[in-house]
Amino acid sequence: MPDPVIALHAVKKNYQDVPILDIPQLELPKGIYWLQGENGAGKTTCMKVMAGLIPFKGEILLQGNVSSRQHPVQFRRLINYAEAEPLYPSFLTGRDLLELYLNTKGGDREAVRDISDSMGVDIYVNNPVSSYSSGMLKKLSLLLAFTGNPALILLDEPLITIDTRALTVLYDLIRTYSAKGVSFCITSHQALDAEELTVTGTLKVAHKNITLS
Ligand SMILES: Nc1ncnc2c1ncn2[C@@H]1O[C@H](COP(=O)(O)OP(=O)(O)OP(=O)(O)O)[C@@H](O)[C@H]1O
Repeated sequence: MPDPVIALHAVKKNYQDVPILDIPQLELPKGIYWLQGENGAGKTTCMKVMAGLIPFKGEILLQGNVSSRQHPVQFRRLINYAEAEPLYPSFLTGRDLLELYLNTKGGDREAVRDISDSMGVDIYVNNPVSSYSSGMLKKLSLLLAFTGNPALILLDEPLITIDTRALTVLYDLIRTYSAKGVSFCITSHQALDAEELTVTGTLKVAHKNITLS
């Protein structure tokens, strides 16, 4: 059996002394997963933990052998995360951020330019992010999530605030990248469009744990 794209072992996350996540074991084969749960269940926390952005107990392995503990740089190169409500330093332009991501994560510049064009980010990418609307910020964050050569892309509420053109582009991108072997974990309180996307499985966050069905 191929290695899971991500495997969580004895992962625990507290905020101060309040336990939020306690996941003994979770292994996900390659695929597209819809991460569900009530408000406050821990979906965003789980994504931040998976992305290695906040401290946690336990260990996460990507592609079988890239450890969150032992290979943090390689680990972060393999996983991209787009926040539900992205915030960036206001003095930076979208171009500054894009260059930063391309320089640190590498990957195909041409492909990123194409995504920028098709999403309509290219029109405002040279302006400071302080001038962006919430939808413009969201589209930039989604574009950044497709930079580099990730094995797993985490999209936190990607469907909110973006226009229908960007939504169509996003579904298309997820299908295309998935066909190339990239896995996705997507939170959304609204149903993912079954005609646009076939999900591999549903992940439910409840009682601090995550179950796959
Ligand atoms: N920085 C923080 N400090 C303390 N508690 C936090 C922090 N961030 C989140 N929490 C708490 O952790 C729990 C999980 O929050 P999280 O944002 O992960 O939930 P969620 O499932 O993404 O919710 P929603 O669907 O509302 O976005 C909540 O009880 C929240 O109050």
